[in-house]
Amino acid sequence: MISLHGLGDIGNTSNPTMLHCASFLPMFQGQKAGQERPYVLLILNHDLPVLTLFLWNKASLRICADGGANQIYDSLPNLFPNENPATVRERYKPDIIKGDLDSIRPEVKEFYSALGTEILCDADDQDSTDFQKCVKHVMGNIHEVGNGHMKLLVLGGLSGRLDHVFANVNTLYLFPKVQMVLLNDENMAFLLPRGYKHEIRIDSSLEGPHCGLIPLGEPSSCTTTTGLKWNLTNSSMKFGGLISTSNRPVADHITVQSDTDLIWTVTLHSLQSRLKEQMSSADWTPI
Ligand SMILES: Nc1ncnc2c1ncn2[C@@H]1O[C@H](COP(=O)(O)OP(=O)(O)OP(=O)(O)O)[C@@H](O)[C@H]1O
Ligand SMILES: Cc1ncc(C[n+]2csc(CCO)c2C)c(N)n1
Repeated sequence: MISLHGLGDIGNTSNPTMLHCASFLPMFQGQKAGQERPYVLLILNHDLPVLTLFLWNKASLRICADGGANQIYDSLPNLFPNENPATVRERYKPDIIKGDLDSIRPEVKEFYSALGTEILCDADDQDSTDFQKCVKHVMGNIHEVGNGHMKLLVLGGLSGRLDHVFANVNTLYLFPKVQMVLLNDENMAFLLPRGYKHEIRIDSSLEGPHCGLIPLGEPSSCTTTTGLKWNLTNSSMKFGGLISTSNRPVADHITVQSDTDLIWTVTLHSLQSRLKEQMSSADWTPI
């Protein structure tokens, strides 16, 4: 998802255009080889997507939120049943593990610590989640993430415990300047901050058929879209009224303009099966 701020005015609004494009996805069409942008990977503690393997190599930094380290420790060897688990774990060593460290198992902590992973404990703050602590850390250390020029791809936060899922989506609102994408093998979600005209590129070979535009933080009194099966025209949306779910992209780019922050979500179709197919092909080499 390339997001470029301040590209100038489009149409009848003075808002700058923010471009979103999921070029980090493997097999994304429309991106020339070698033009992929760098990103940071943040691994949460739920249901590691197969996609992780395909995003790992190109990440500038890999950080696990506390128990996210258990996820990679436990799940990655299962994806390589013919290999020694320790060899797989050594190949996918996180750079940092951060959080209150009440979820990471002792043997996981010892394993990655021995490999040189930086383990950062912040147990004093009981008002923010380990995910938020990791975002703050990355923003403070990687300037491009803090200023929105490098994406932060977050794996495993879209399903599982509902209180965590709400906290995970709230984290998008807490850091509106960070280009953060919540991802698993089935869905992608990100914030469309107010004050921009949003242009969302759709690669229909990977994205769709379903999408949603959700006024989660506050009601919208004026949202206008193009490129959707059910477009909004200066429409109101609120919880307790209309929200746009079970919508469908019908063009290769969608535009969204709104008076409030909105969550954009789109399904990813057949990604997991296609990635697993790729892994079983003769010329696929582990990263
Ligand atoms: N069951 C789950 N469903 C969805 N997301 C989860 C789940 N468990 C953990 N997470 C995400 O992974 C992060 C790290 O998980 P971990 O298990 O270390 O946290 P926790 O101790 O349950 O909660 P906290 O982050 O609030 O300390 C959480 O901050 C949260 O974003
Ligand atoms: C009003 C309110 N509700 C819940 C929590 C609990 N909580 C939220 S984030 C977090 C950190 C977990 O590592 C904890 C314990 C709180 N502090 N304040």
